[in-house]
This record gives sequence, structure tokens and C-alpha cells, in this order.
Amino acid sequence: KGWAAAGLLDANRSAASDPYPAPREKFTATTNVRAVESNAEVVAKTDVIILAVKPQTMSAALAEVRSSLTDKKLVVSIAAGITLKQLAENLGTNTRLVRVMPNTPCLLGASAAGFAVGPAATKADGDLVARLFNAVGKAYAVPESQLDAVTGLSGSGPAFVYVLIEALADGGVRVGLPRDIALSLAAQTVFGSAKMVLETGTHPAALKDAVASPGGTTIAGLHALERAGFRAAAMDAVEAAAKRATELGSKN
Ligand SMILES: NC(=O)C1=CN([C@@H]2O[C@H](COP(=O)(O)OP(=O)(O)OC[C@H]3O[C@@H](n4cnc5c(N)ncnc54)[C@H](OP(=O)(O)O)[C@@H]3O)[C@@H](O)[C@H]2O)C=CC1
Ligand SMILES: O=C(O)[C@@H]1CCC=N1
Repeated sequence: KGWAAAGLLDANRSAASDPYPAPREKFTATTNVRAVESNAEVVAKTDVIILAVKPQTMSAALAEVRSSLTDKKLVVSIAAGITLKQLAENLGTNTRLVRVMPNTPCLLGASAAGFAVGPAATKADGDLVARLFNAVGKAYAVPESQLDAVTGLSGSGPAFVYVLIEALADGGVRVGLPRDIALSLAAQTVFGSAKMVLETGTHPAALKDAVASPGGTTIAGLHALERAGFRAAAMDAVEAAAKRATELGSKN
């Protein structure tokens, strides 16, 4: 959807697959790209193959595509935890592979992604993947050993931020705001604060200090956050998600 909005999907040269008709129809209605039942058909007709199934179903999907692969194809996996080595073991060591961890805001062109290029992939393959994922947000090349950490931070991170937005809105409702206004204020506050960090280049600690007047409202709220262990909870969330990514790789 993000690539379609960015004008990167040529309907004549792109295709997708899914086992069920309903998601295929929805995909085609959204992107104008053909969707078929057969993975092998997609692989035969395209040069860049995106593997976007759950880690638990990856080995079944790989078995379906392996025989259609040639050295003209680039294979990109976005599965959490599944390593380049595991992919190469299933698809052949000469397969040109790139592993990416994007996040759902790619749907709106605001993704944060990390990627690592496999040993048989070329520099042009890495450049293409960077171009694709920079077209729907920001993409950073990282060593593969850091991809589970990327998963814990930015892959899973949107869910952590949604919980924060929901909780801020609940706080607003608790102190008397209507629900719709509270939710808009909460989401816009997270959006604006992220924009401040990204566009001013100022450290978040300095931006926080600039909001907190001596003896004022913000420092009272910050004290409540610190007392509740907010920072440790956020760090623990990233660590737990990163560990789970590693686990998913080793079990699948
Ligand atoms: N969700 C997220 O925020 C992120 C997810 N990822 C990774 O993306 C991958 C997909 O996750 P997500 O989009 O959430 O999962 P979904 O379940 O939404 O999407 C996976 C799709 O693959 C289909 N599918 C299942 N088996 C096959 C198969 N053998 N061949 C073709 N299609 C198949 C499923 O069909 P059906 O459901 O009808 O069986 C489903 O439509 C995962 O590996 C995940 O780790 C990466 C970054 C962020
Ligand atoms: O929860 C998951 O497993 C996937 C991977 C990153 C975000 N969602």
C-alpha cells in the first residue's frame, strides 16, 4: 500500500499471493496490483520477491518458492527473527537475500526500517532495498546481528506508542476531556514531539527540560512517570520484543 501510494508499483510487473480470495481481492482493490493463489507464479513473474508471511509459516512458504528461484531474483524477507542463514539454507546459498525489519507506518510513508544484505546479494541489491524502504519512510543499513534489536525497538514500537497514546487519552478523559478530543490531543502531541526530535536535532532530554517550568505542571507529571518506572518499562518492552524475535528465529 505504501509503495503503491509512492508510485513504485508498476501493475504490469508486480504481483502478490495469498492463500485466501478475500485478502487477495482487498489487496488488488487497494493497490491495483494482481493477486494470485500461487507463490510460485509470483516468483516466476517478478524479479524482487518480498517474503511477508509469519515466521511460523516461513519454512512452508520457502518450500513453495524455492524451485522457481534463479540468480536473477532478489529475495527480501521482512519476517521477525528469521536469519539470512536460515533463508539461505532453505533457498540455496547463492540466493541474493536481504533481510528487512520495517514497521506498519510504511502504509502511510512513515516507516522506520533496518536492513541487512546477505552474502550473495550485490551492492545494487542493497541500494534497491534502501530506495524501496526510504520511499515509505526511513531505512538504515545495520549488521544482521542488530536486526532483532531493530525489531524490538521500531518493528514492535508502534504498538508501544499506541498504548502510550491510548493511556494519555484515558488520562485526558479522567481529568474531564471528551474522548474524541482527548484522543486527538494525545496523538497530535506524540506526532509533534517526534517531529521536534527529528527536525530540531535537539536531544529529547533538552526538549523535555524546555517544557518543564520550575514548580510547574510538567515536572509534577514527570515525577509521577519516574515514580511509576516509566523509563524502565519502555526499555523492558524493547528488550522483551527483541528477545522474542531471536526466539522466533531459533524456533522456526
Ligand atoms: N505486523 C507488523 O507490524 C510487522 C510484521 N513484520 C513481519 O511481517 C510478516 C507478516 O506479518 P503480518 O503482516 O503482521 O502478518 P499477517 O498474518 O497479517 O500477513 C501474512 C499473510 O501471509 C499469508 N500467508 C500465510 N501463509 C502463506 C503462504 N504459504 N503463502 C502466501 N501467503 C501466506 C496470510 O494469509 P492468511 O492469514 O489468510 O492465512 C496473511 O495474509 C511477519 O513475518 C512479521 O514478523 C515485520 C514488521 C512489522
Ligand atoms: O509482533 C510481531 O511479531 C511483528 C514483528 C514486528 C512487529 N510485529
